[in-house]
Amino acid sequence: MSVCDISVHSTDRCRLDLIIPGEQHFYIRASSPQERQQWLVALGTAKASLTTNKTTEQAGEISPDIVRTKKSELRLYCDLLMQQVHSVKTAANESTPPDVQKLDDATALLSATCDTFINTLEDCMRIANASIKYESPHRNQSDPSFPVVTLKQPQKKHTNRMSKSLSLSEKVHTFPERLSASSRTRSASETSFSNSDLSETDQSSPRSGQPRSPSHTEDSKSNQSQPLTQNSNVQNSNANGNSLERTNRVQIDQNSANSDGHSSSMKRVQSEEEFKDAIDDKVPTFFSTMNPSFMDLQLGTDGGIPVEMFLGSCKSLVPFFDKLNSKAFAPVKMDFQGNIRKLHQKFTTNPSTYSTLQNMIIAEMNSNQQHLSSSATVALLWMKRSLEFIKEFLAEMYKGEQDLSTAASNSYSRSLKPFHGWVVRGVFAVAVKALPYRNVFLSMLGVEGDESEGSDFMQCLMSDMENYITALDVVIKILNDFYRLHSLESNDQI
Ligand SMILES: CCCCCCCCCCCCC/C=C/[C@@H](O)[C@H](CO[C@@H]1O[C@H](CO)[C@@H](O)[C@H](O)[C@H]1O)NC(=O)CCCCCCCCCCCCCCCCC
Repeated sequence: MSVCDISVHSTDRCRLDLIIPGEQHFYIRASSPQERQQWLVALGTAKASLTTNKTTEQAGEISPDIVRTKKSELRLYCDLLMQQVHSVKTAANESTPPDVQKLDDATALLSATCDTFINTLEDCMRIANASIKYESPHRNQSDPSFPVVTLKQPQKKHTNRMSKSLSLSEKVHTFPERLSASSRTRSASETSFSNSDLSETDQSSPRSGQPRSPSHTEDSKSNQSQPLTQNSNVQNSNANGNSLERTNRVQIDQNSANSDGHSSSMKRVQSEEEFKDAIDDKVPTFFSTMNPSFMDLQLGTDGGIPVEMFLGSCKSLVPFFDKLNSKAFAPVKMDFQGNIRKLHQKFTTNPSTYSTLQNMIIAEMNSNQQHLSSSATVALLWMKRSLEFIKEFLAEMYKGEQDLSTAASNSYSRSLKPFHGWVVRGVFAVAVKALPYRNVFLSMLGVEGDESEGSDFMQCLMSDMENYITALDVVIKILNDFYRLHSLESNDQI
């Protein structure tokens, strides 16, 4: 089994071939495409378990057979995916309106095939990790446990979060560059933080000259003692292809270079075990310890967003409002929490029917309540806009905007401002003045009792922030598409 290739027939959706190169060729025909799919997943899993055992047993001695087998499996699932996509396109185009039953049949297997493809990819990552050395201690490798590919790295110190299937940002937007970004070796030259994130100058004094509340007079002394040594620009893109250009000035500590000439932050790792130890050095951040987080959100097969996970992920943001600890944010926090409460109250009236946000809104549309200011539809509209603001603000921080009022104004213009009258815009102006300096703000994204400054923290923070932005972006795009599809958007100003 471990040496045979599995191939799907190019036109016969019930046929699969088992080929032992140079020896035997089995032609197998299932009774239906679904049954063939089940055979493919079962055979693929059987091969994977054989390969995985071998890989585990012989870490560092990966035989060419295993690599060849994995490649053929990847090719198999790619072919299968292409076939299924073709079936969906055919079903969608062959009649107007499309035959829903044919579309359901054609799409029913997509999710299982994607999962199996990702599992195989995960095996390839495991094989690659077991056989290659890497240079940087902060490689963003996806979770090594089978079968989940998550964007969140296991927090051995705090939680070993395992989502049960592909987390949202892989299932809906698993782009090769996204996976490579999350599993790419993040070398020091790609570290996305600027020198002022690590600078020694004390910026805790009021930015706008106004007195700061005690929470803002954090010691911004970083523990970095070395001068800055290099600038570099790195072009990066998140899941939706938006390019996030970041200005990077990287702190490389020349004095702590180890024997092979690599600085301590460029330690060479000899084996997968050492890599796992390196994960232990992962510094927890606000994003990696949110529970739940949008990064754990799992879409339904119809793209439905589960209500409780969504509201839980929104609620996980609220403690950060408290960290900002200024009366200026009180109306913001109240409004944000008010919408969480409204949506939850609606959900509790019929949890089984309102399993997804979309179901809840469609039910309101059916009873013609969607335009009421007290409706779940309006509450979700404003929640979506608020999340858009947060996502845009974080993207500004991620790309290196040094001035938080600039970051806030840019993100406000792209999200909430079009729907605010002058009074509410005044509330925004007051809130912006209460913002701390960048390095203080970034330190607030640390976890109590753990590092919240220095290059290790910043590297982990930027990586977690990137993953969070990507996952949040997916949710916002789904909601925007849904509101546009059902003409639920409104340009009214409050
Ligand atoms: C970077 C910090 C900048 C802070 C400024 C944020 C933007 C504030 C904008 C001013 C909001 C004023 C308060 C609320 C106004 C409401 O009138 C308005 C409309 O409310 C809706 O009215 C409906 C009836 O018409 C009603 O049905 C509905 O329920 C109700 O919501 N609401 C809004 O405009 C939404 C404002 C919420 C904005 C939330 C932004 C959260 C900013 C948090 C700080 C930044 C954190 C980023 C980092 C996070 C890291 C994990």
